[in-house]
Amino acid sequence: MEKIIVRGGKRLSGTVKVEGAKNAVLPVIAATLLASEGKSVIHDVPALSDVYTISEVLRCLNAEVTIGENQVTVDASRELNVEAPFEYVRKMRASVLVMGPLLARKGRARVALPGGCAIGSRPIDQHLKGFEAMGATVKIGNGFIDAEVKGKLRGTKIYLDFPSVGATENIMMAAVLAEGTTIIENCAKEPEIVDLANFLNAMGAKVRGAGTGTIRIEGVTKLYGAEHTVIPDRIEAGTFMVAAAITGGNVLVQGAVPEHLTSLIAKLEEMGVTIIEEENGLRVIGPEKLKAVDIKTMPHPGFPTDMQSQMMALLLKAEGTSMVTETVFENRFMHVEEFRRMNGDIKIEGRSVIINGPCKLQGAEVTATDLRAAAALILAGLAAEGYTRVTELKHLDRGYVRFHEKLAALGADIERVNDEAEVVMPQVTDVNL
Ligand SMILES: CC(=O)N[C@H]1[C@@H](OP(=O)(O)OP(=O)(O)OC[C@H]2O[C@@H](n3ccc(=O)[nH]c3=O)[C@H](O)[C@@H]2O)O[C@H](CO)[C@@H](O)[C@@H]1O
Ligand SMILES: C=C(OP(=O)(O)O)C(=O)O
Repeated sequence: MEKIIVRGGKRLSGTVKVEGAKNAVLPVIAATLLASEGKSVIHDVPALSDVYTISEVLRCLNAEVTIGENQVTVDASRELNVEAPFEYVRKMRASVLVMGPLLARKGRARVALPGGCAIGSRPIDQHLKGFEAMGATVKIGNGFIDAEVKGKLRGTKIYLDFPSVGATENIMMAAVLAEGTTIIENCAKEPEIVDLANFLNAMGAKVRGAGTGTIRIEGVTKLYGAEHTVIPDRIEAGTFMVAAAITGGNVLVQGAVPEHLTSLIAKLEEMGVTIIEEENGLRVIGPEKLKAVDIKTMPHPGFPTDMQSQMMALLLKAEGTSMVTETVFENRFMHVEEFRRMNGDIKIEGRSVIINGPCKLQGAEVTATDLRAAAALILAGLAAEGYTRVTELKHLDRGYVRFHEKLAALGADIERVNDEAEVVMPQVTDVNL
């Protein structure tokens, strides 16, 4: 079994470069299906397992996908298939993002039902409500969602009950080739939505208002392959910002975009972390003592749920009582039990978690329950006494490129091993964190 072994106690310093954003590149690759002519070339593509999964989905749909170094080229000009099997959807929920493009281009999409996952039930009713409002008939049966439209989708007004990122993206992609104008109200405002809109517009679409609560899309008759560079990953950037803070380090996070990180920057500053905007990124300097704060996850520009577990690791080291409330996903606290195994004084109360810090974290064998939990446990390991071993690295590989190597380059005592290769470790060593 593969695991990451981290020995806490090192202050991180140096520069780390942020990759292209996973949550931007997945919808952008799905959107390449909309081009019936020309190739799309996507730059700054991170080498993540999710990128390989979405590429496999596209190949299944008969698109030609070439993966190069940080670059993906897609030719979707051939006749497309319409079915995305469970094999891929199970691995990665973002596979449902091919529905909008397929409905727009082929008038039909058949996608396996995603099912539940470690952070909550994650229904897609808002995506389907949007497609139906545009004239599609949606049927669910035998583990599949079948959506079909006679003729073309028709533009209309769609109000989302919740500003869902995926629903906004899927409906946007369906609407770009629809007849007439589509207006999505109460839509998501995440930077990844703006990135997708920019790519769609480069393909010849007419999307306005991305980044605000209302998006307006005028349908066009045809889209063309285009070139696009994805935005930097704000969650990876945020994870390294926490790594600097939790070790009392001094790290330049190169490529971090301050405007994408306002809520995280505000909370870190409230905790006593120094953050300096430099020309090509953010310098993060951890204080001697961290202060407790309360956090509530919200849709953008609120505090991102994808930074909740990493921030929880940091709050374990802060002086005082902190409360973290999760409002986006109903079950995103699986990492709490793992933190307790590391001697965290932390408990769940309904949709909130109460942390009494500072905790004297101890290294332990812990299991990553989802992608961000994996990163959070490694972060906690950086500040724990002795050795922390983190297993289930398939989650980490979905969203972080060479995470342990990047941390090691900043001075962390960390390695990734196979059980067979693991050397015998001394039990506990003294550290001063
Ligand atoms: C690939 C990608 O970009 N993933 C991100 C995306 O996921 P994703 O697009 O799945 O997240 P959503 O914004 O859609 O989900 C937010 C909430 O809305 C609910 N919901 C969503 C759709 C729907 O039709 N019905 C419904 O009830 C979900 O169950 C969840 O409770 O945004 C999340 C929220 O910022 C992030 O954590 C994920 O990292
Ligand atoms: C929850 C996440 O991703 P996904 O929606 O792909 O599961 C994430 O990036 O933290």
